Amino acid sequence: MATAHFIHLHAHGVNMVPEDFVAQQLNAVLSDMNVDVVKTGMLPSLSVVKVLCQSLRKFPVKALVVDPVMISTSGDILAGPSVLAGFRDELLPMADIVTPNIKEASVLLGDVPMKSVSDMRTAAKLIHDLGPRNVLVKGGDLPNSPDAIDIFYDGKEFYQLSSPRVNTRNTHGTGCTLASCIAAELAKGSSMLSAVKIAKRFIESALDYSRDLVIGNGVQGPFDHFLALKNTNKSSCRQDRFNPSDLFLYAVTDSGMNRKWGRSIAEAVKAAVEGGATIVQLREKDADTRDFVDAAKVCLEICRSYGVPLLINDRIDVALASDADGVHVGQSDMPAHVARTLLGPEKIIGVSCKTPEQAHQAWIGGADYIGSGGVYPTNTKANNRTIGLDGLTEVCKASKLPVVAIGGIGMSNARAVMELGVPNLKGVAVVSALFDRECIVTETRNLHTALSEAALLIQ
Ligand SMILES: Cc1ncc(COP(=O)(O)OP(=O)(O)O)c(N)n1
Ligand SMILES: Cc1nc(C(=O)O)sc1CCOP(=O)(O)O
Repeated sequence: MATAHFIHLHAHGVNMVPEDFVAQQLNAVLSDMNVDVVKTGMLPSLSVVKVLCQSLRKFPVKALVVDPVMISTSGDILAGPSVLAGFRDELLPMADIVTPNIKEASVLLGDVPMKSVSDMRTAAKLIHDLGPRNVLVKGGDLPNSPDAIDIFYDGKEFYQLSSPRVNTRNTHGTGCTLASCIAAELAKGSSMLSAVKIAKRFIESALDYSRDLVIGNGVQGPFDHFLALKNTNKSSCRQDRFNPSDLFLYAVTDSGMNRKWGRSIAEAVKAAVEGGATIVQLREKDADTRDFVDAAKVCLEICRSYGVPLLINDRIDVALASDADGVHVGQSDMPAHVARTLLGPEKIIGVSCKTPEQAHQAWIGGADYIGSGGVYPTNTKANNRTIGLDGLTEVCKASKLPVVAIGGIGMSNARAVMELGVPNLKGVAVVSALFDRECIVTETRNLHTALSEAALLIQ
């Protein structure tokens, strides 16, 4: 399987070496190292900004994270007017996300006042008009605010992300770390909103963890980035909302099959998670709404006890009513961005995609993963177009989101799917090979073993 990388460009001394040397080094890294994500930090001159943009045009990456380092939290000016022009005219139009603090947002917009959350929203929209796909205006320095409020804008929706303000002097480098964390999460396959939320949560935990550290004599100190290695109190770090590796063995239920074998939905789900399913979807096409909500609540309890996410097929209302972990929607269901608005940033959203264009739209819409198929012909879904291993490969290569393969997959061919080893392919989703069988636990266990063996081969 391809390795995802991100590089962090933070170029204090770069203006002291010749431009063509910087270009040569950058091009070498971008062309040779299979870089998925680039994150920029301090860029000291306009010529470095131009060199970077040229390299990125020559060797495009999946995502560009721009931390427009111009003014530090302590108020120090870190970049001059020519760099500002370079950011505005060249770098921002290429960026997938830009992460200014309120002082940087103000400077980018010609010194507009930034005194309130409403000013931050206006600034996020205006910066979005400069060309980046997403904007995160960081409000850590907003006066008179008890919380650290950031505004995320994706060109359609605003998300107000709040965390408790941590009272500490150890805030040096928080902006830089936040953008790096976003880049790392994107490289791991998260959607943009999910990456931002995970990064913000990391900063909150790291600041809290190192609030009382005393290092150096400056006004500010650094915070401790290694809390994940040192912190043994797991309960103080909340669980990530969605982990792409959950897609490894995705069990999708079918009411007809359960009826045929005389099982309740809950019995089928319990057997699947016992056998090792890593995520479950309730695909109950003919259930009454009330029965569906009741069954979802019972299944949610079972899944939670195994730490496995539970998603609902198509029905946003059922997901909301049962507080399930998310939904899976198809191309003719509720659009992903509407589902996201209805469900909020915490829930998982999967979208069925047969083409790279659909995969791109799913990403823009704020989805977390893509279900792609039919990989093989299936009897479970009528009139389903088969895209084959080639179609799956095409979607996976183009996708910025993790992908799970679906359609006609079972013991006879699951290895072949996993062994494709294409980027972003995280697992297989299965209906009949688990639920149209006598013993769901055994079938799930066997499939899990087969997938694990295949995954070992491609590591
Ligand atoms: C994981 C996963 N991938 C694809 C689908 C298909 O969803 P959809 O296109 O909405 O079709 P129906 O399932 O509604 O028939 C899925 N359910 N799960
Ligand atoms: C629900 C579904 N969606 C598909 C798609 O191609 O998007 S194929 C499919 C049915 C998968 O069932 P089985 O594992 O029994 O083949």
